Amino acid sequence: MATPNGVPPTSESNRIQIIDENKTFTHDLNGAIKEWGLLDSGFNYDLVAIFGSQSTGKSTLLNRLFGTTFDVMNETERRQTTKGIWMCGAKNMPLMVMDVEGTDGRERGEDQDFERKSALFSLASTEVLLVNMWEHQVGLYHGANMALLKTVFEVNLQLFGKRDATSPRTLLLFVIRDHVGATPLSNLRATLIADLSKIWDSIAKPEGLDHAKLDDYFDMSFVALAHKILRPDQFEEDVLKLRERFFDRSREDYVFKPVYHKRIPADGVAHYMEGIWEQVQSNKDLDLPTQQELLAQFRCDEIAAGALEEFNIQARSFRKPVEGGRIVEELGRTMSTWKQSALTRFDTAASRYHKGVYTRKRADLLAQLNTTLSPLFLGQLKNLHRSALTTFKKDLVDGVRTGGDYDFGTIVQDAGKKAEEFFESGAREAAGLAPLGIKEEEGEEKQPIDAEWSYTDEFEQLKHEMQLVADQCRKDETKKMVNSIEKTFIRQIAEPVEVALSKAKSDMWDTVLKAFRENLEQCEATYLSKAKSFNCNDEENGVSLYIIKKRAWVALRKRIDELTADPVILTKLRDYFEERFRYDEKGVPRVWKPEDDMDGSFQRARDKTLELVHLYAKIAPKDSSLEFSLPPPPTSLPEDDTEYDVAGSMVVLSETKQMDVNARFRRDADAYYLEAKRSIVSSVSQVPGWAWGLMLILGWNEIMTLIFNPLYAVALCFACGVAYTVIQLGLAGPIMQVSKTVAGEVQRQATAKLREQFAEPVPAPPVARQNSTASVYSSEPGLTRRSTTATVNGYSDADEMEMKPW
Ligand SMILES: Nc1nc2c(ncn2[C@@H]2O[C@H](COP(=O)(O)OP(=O)(O)OP(=O)(O)O)[C@@H](O)[C@H]2O)c(=O)[nH]1
Repeated sequence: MATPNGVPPTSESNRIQIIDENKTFTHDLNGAIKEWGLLDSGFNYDLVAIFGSQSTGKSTLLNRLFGTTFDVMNETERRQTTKGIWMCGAKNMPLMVMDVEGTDGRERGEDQDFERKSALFSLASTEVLLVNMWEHQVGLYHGANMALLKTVFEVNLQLFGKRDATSPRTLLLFVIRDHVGATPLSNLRATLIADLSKIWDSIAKPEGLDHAKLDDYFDMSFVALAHKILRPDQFEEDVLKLRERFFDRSREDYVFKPVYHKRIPADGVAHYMEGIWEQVQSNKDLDLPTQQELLAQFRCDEIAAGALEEFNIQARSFRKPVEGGRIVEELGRTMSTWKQSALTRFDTAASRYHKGVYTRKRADLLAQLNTTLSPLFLGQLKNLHRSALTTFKKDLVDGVRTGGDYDFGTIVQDAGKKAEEFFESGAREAAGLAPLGIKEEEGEEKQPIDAEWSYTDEFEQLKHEMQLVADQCRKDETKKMVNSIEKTFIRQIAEPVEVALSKAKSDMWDTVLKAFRENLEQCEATYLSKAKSFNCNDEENGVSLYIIKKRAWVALRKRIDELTADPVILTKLRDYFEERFRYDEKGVPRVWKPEDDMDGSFQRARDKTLELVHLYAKIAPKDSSLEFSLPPPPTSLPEDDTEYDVAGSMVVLSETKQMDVNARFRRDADAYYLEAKRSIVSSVSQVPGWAWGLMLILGWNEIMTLIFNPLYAVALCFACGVAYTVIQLGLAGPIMQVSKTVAGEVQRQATAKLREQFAEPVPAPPVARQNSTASVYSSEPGLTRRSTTATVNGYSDADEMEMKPW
C-alpha cells in the first residue's frame, strides 16, 4: 500500500532521542531518517511535534495516531517518561514525529529555559504543533498551557516576524483530552481562542509588528478526544478519526497543507535541526533564512562531493589509456554521460535547497567536472593529432612508393583531407559536438561538454605540421626526381660524347656540347612537367634546375675525363698517327721503299697528331653560343650542392698533362718510325749479282755433274717436283715449322745427354731451416732456384735465379 505522498510505507521504526536531558543534539538523526526510509524523500515528508503538560498522554496519542514507539508512562508510577526531545518515523506514513518533553515537568521545576528552546526548535522545523491539554485545563489562563502558548507566540514572532506571502505558517492543533462532553467542543474552542487572543495581545511585539495578528502566523484547529479510561471505545474511535486528518489528503481538514512545510529537504533535516539547536542553545538570534542558507551550503557541498566522488572514479578509469596515447572510442559521449549523471545527481538533491546557494554550488561543481574532464579532452586531442599525422605521413609514403606516374599534389591533398577529417571528427566527438556534416536539427543542437573547450589550436598545429611533412616529402621526392633525371642524363650522354670524341675533328666540342644541350633541355622539360604536380614554387624550381644543370655538366665532364684518360688518349693518338703514317690516302697499308719520303710522312703524321692534344686539351666549341655557363647559384641552394668552377672545368688536359702525353706519344711514334725503317732495310738486303756470277763459275763442275748424272738428275727433278707441290699447297711454312721444332728437340735432347755425362756432382742441399726458410730446387738439371729471403710465412721478397755451370 502506498502512502498519501507516494512514499513506500515504513515498517515499525525505532525512536531516537534527538536532544537529551543535557540538551545535547544527537549525531544519529540522519541514520535514523534513513532507517525510516525518508532520507531520499526530498520534500515529500511531513514533520509534526507535540507539546503539552507532562503525563497528559502525549506519547500514548502519538503511538496510536502514527504507530510510533514512544515510551508511555506506567500508570502506576506516574512519573515523567519523556525527557528532552524524541523523534520517530510514523508507520506507513512519510512522517517524522517529535515528542517533546512535557512542560511544567516536575523534575525540571520552574526551568522555563528548555520549554522556550524546544518551542523555538519545533516551530523552526515542524508543520503542525499538536498542543495536548486536558479538558479541565481549558480556560485556566494561568495554567501551564497558557504559559507554553505565550512562549510559542513569542518565539514565532522572533522567527517569522517579518513575513511575506511565501513565509511558512504553522498549524496549532489543540487536542483536548478526556473530553467528557458536558461542554461542547465549540465552546471550548471559543474559550481557547479568546484566551489565545489575550495572550497574543499581551506579548511584546517587535518594532513594526504592532498590528500583527495571530491569524497571520498560525492556523488553529481544535479536536476533542473521549476519556481513554472511562470511554475507551470512543477514545479509539476519536483517535482513528483524527488519524484520518493526517492521512487522507482529500479531506478538507487535512492537516499537512503545503503552506505549513518548512521546505527543508529530508536529507537536510538532521543538519538543519542540529544547526537550529546550536543557535538556540547558544542563545543567538535564530535567523532561519541564514540557517537555511548555511544548510544549503553544507548539503550542496555534501551532495556535490558525493557526485564528484563517483564521477572521479569514472574519469580515472580513462586517464591511463588517454595518457598512454590511446584514442578512446566515444570518449565525448562517455564524458557527457558521466557529467550528466553527476549533475543529475546533484540537481536532484541540491535543487531543493536555497536557490542562490544551489545555483552557485552547481556552477562550482560544473567547473570541477570540466576541470577533471579537460585533461582527457586535451589528451584525446593530442592522440588524435599524433595519429592523424602518422596516417598522413604513411599515406604520403605509400602514395609515392606506388611508383608510376603519380600526381604528388593529389596525393598530398587526399592524404591531408583524410587526416583532417579524422582529426576533426574525433575532436568534435571528444568535445561533445555533433559529428561533421550532420546538420543539427533546430532545437536539438548538441551542447558541447564545455563551451570553453576548443580544438582549433590543435587543429591548426596539425595542419601546420602536415604542411611541414608535405614540404619535406616534396623536397625528398624532388631530390629523387633530380637524381633520376641525372642518371637518365648520364646514360643518354655517354654514347654521343664517345662518338664525338672518337672522331677528333675540329668541331668535336660543338658536337659534344650540342648533344649536351639537347639532353639537358630534355631533362629540364621532364623536371618541369613533374614539378607541376609537386606544387613546387618558383624558388624550389630554380634550385632544382640549377642542380640538374650543374650535375649534368659534372656528368659530362666525368664522361670526358673517362674518354681522355691517359691510355685512351694515347690509343687515340696512336690510331690517328697510324692512320696517317702507315696507310696511304686510300687506306691501303704502305710498303716503304727507299725512294719514298718516309721522314717527311713521319713528321707530317706526327705533327698532325700532336695537334690533337691541343684539341682535346680544352672544351672549346667553334660556335661560342654553345659554350656552357652556370647561372649564379640560388640563395636557398642546399649546402651539399656547393658552387662549381665551370671555367676551370673547361680544361680537360692540363699543361703538364699535355707535355706528358706528347712525350709518351713521341716515344710511340719514334718506335713506329724505326720499325718502318727496318722494313726498308730488310727489303733491300739481297745477294748482289756479282756473287751469283762467281758462284756459277766456281760451281760449274758440280752443276754439270748434277745435270748429267742420271741419278742426281732424277733426284733433283724429284726434289723440284716436291718443292713445287709443297709451295703450291702452301705447306712450306708448316713444314719449316715442324722441321724447326724437330731440330730444336733433337738439340735439347742431345744437350741433356751431354750434361748428364759431363756434369759435376751436385752438392747436397742445405738443411732446411725450421719453417722459416723454404728452398725450391728446380727439377731441371743444371738450374737451381734458391730463395734467399724467404720469410716465416712463406713469402719471398726477392728470388734469385742461379745458373749452375756444366
Ligand atoms: N485519563 C487519561 N489517561 C491517559 C490518556 N492517555 C494516556 N493516559 C495515561 O496517562 C499516563 C501518561 O501517559 P503518557 O502517554 O506517558 O503521557 P506523556 O504525556 O507522554 O508523559 P510524559 O512523556 O512523561 O510527559 C499513562 O499512564 C497513560 O495510560 C487519556 O486520554 N486519558
